[in-house]
Amino acid sequence: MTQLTAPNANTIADIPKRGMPVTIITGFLGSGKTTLLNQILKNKQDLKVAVLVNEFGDINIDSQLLVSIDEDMLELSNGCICCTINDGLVDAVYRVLEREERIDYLVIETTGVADPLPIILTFLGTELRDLTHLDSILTLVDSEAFNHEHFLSEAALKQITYGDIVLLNKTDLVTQEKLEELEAYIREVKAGAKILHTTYGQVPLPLILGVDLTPKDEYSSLIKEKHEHHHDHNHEHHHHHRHHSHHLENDGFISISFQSDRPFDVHKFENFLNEEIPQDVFRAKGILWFSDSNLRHIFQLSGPRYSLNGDEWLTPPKNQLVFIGRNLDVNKITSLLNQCLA
Ligand SMILES: Nc1nc2c(ncn2[C@@H]2O[C@H](COP(=O)(O)OP(=O)(O)OP(=O)(O)O)[C@@H](O)[C@H]2O)c(=O)[nH]1
Repeated sequence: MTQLTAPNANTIADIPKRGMPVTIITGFLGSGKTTLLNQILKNKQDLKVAVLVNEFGDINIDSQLLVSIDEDMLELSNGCICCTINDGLVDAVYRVLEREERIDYLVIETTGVADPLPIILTFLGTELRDLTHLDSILTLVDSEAFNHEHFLSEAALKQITYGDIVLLNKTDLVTQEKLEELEAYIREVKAGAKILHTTYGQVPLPLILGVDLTPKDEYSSLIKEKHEHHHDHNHEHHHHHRHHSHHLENDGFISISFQSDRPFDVHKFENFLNEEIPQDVFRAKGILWFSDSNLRHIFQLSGPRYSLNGDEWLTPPKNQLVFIGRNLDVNKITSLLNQCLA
């Protein structure tokens, strides 16, 4: 729907070269980060966009859900990005910078439970400062699911605090009244926030890329603090969390993976979703194979909603699923899924 018109396309293609521009996409579990990334990839036109996806869990589902991306424009890093920040992220950014082909722009999708601050400080406070240009932090908010308790997650609140642009996404699922209330809440958390309303992350790209909105000066005291801190305790890998974020193990969220080379029975799997799935599952996604179908099914579950959309297999079929939530019982979920196999 939001196809770029020609003049807009020129605007993004003309992004000045002051180090590679970087946009960080953050937002809580299921808020629409991968959906936005797909919009960017579909509408980027001639802009050469490299993508760095950080996933929570040990199967890479997100990267398989990205449209029209050359494998060599994609970098992956697993685990909580803020816990692997020093090595994983910097190394992945270096791999992008060292590519032979021209790359105009780097977009990073963080995990849904990441505090963006350590990522921001990595771009502003390490050698990456001279090689890249942090353009903006985009924060996706699920307008239907978001609440004042922000899922009891410190990370969810930080994502809004450090967002340069907050995209109130999934506007199709809420009333105008709810949207206004949410917007007022966001403004309370972050005065002067730039807020956009989106459905399926549809937004003209010139509004979100090449906007140069990250207020670098505001981070300078934190960068100094980080340096001094590192100097003092450089053997303690996790110390910076105590300073910048109090989250413990991703605010209690864990992820469970399931893979099988056997297909599911579609009726058993639907029964699992409707009757058996533990309440603690906050988010699930996967690529599914059903015994009576030739299609590759994309499975998405976010809060109370799920969807199964068919497309074609380009690889030998198999089942790959990830479940994310608090207090998940690995054995129980694994056994329920095993019972769904045909
Ligand atoms: N109704 C509706 N659904 C949406 C919208 N945007 C995204 N979704 C759906 O919400 C689900 C989650 O979207 P993703 O883009 O995968 O969310 P994410 O933030 O990448 O999720 P994680 O990587 O798990 O944190 C998918 O089923 C999307 O199709 C929207 O505007 N409206």
